[in-house]
Amino acid sequence: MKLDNTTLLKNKCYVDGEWVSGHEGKTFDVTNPYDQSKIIAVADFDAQDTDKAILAAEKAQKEWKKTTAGERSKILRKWFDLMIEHKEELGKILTLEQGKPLPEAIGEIVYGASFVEWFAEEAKRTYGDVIPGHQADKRIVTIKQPVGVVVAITPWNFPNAMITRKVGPALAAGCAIVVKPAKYTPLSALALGVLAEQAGVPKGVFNVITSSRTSEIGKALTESSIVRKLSFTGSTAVGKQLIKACADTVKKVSMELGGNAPFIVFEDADVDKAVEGAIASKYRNAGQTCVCSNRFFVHARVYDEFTSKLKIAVSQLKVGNGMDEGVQIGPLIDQEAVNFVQNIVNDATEKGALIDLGGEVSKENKQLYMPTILSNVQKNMDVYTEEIFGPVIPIFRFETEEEVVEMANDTQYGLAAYFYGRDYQLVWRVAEALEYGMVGINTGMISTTVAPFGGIKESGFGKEGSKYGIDEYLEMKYMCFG
Ligand SMILES: NC(=O)C1=CN([C@@H]2O[C@H](COP(=O)(O)OP(=O)(O)OC[C@H]3O[C@@H](n4cnc5c(N)ncnc54)[C@H](OP(=O)(O)O)[C@@H]3O)[C@@H](O)[C@H]2O)C=CC1
Ligand SMILES: O=C(O)CCCC(=O)O
Repeated sequence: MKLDNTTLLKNKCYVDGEWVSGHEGKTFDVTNPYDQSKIIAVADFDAQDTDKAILAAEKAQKEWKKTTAGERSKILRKWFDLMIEHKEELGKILTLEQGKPLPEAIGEIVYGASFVEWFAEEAKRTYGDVIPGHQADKRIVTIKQPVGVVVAITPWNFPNAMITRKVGPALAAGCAIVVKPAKYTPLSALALGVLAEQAGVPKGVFNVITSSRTSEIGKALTESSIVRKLSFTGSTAVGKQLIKACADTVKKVSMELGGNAPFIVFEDADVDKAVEGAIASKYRNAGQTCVCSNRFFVHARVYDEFTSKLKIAVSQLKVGNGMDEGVQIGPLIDQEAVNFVQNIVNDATEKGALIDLGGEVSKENKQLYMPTILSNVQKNMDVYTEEIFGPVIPIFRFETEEEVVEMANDTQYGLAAYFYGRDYQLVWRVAEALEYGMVGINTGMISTTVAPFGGIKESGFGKEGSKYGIDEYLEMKYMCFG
């Protein structure tokens, strides 16, 4: 599948308002995960090129922070309009490099753009306080100021939205930013650069650097004393390394890391709705999201009804090339991801789990993993502890509320959790008892611009979206007037 003539497909980095190659002129290939065909080769930056991008951001930030919130808001609003105007083209680029079905990719563009629109408004509401003084001759005032130069390191599973929900609030707050997208999906990030330019984002305020030299770039970004803030979305393992790397320069840090979401179906749940929610929360992006349900706990009384209805629904999902009409589940990102999912399934079956559906790679394409349901699943299996990041539903049977809450919380992660039930006292008890940053109650879809997205425990810290998201890019200053 080829892209139509589009001005949004770029192969150079966007630095200081210019499209540039690295000083060595090296490139790396971006490929389609469905068939490994090459889409284009993009610039392969090194540390020296990265330092230039940081300096450009530093220079630009000095002027950007002086603009009024209204001025920044107008530019962001223009950027949002352009994203929506180009959502089909942006969606195609996203599907080609990432694999998710085209309607889902276009949905991501709309979701991603919504952060830019939201923070265009929030820019105007970064209020401070006037605090009654502690002495008769003192007056106390707080103001909020941009944190400075920001770096965003983003993953391949949401090549657009994970960028916009960092860049939107950063720019709104008056910060300049350097974005380092995942090496698998740099094209969606570069396309945002084209539209930023058209929207009038000043040179150097938004920079995109692409590279296959991950740790070299990571080092340059985290060691720089110019960079005052790092916002990261990705795995917990890498997040921990980045937190350590930012310690020497004491950067402000936000971490949106892995999850191990429980999905609980209580005995009084609306089972049809729970099946619908299970599909929505599990199969978005073929199971490759950090908020995807990972472990399914079903009360013994509704176990048979839930599993049989779920099996019918899952067996109807269409797997294939994300560019083809009607496809609901695209390829996994790479061969390693397919092997990882297969190993998790093998571990479960070797320990006694039963495959109710799927459990194998598609016969047509080695990147497609068939939607899978595992039953008779136990706590000693990897599916209980590991973030699967693939289309596998492992189902545990439970008897009591106490037992299921304990199992749900029995993980180092604390990002998203879901449950279905009707008794309002149980609903409140369980919602409060779950040790997670986000809880979906009788819904499998919790992601929205207006709510604070973020985890606790080893799923990270900091909130994205909502009225709180902009605070991650602001410092509060207290002024005491004598
Ligand atoms: N919470 C979430 O949203 C996500 C969780 N994951 C989890 O992580 C697993 C692995 O996925 P993966 O994409 O490799 O996630 P990573 O955490 O490895 O990658 C996320 C981003 O961090 C970058 N990165 C990786 N290592 C370093 C480093 N040492 N210094 C600086 N930047 C670095 C990557 O760059 P590059 O692309 O160049 O490697 C990418 O831009 C998944 O299977 C899943 O379990 C993955 C993605 C998102
Ligand atoms: O997987 C992620 O990286 C975040 C999920 C995207 C969202 O729901 O906002």
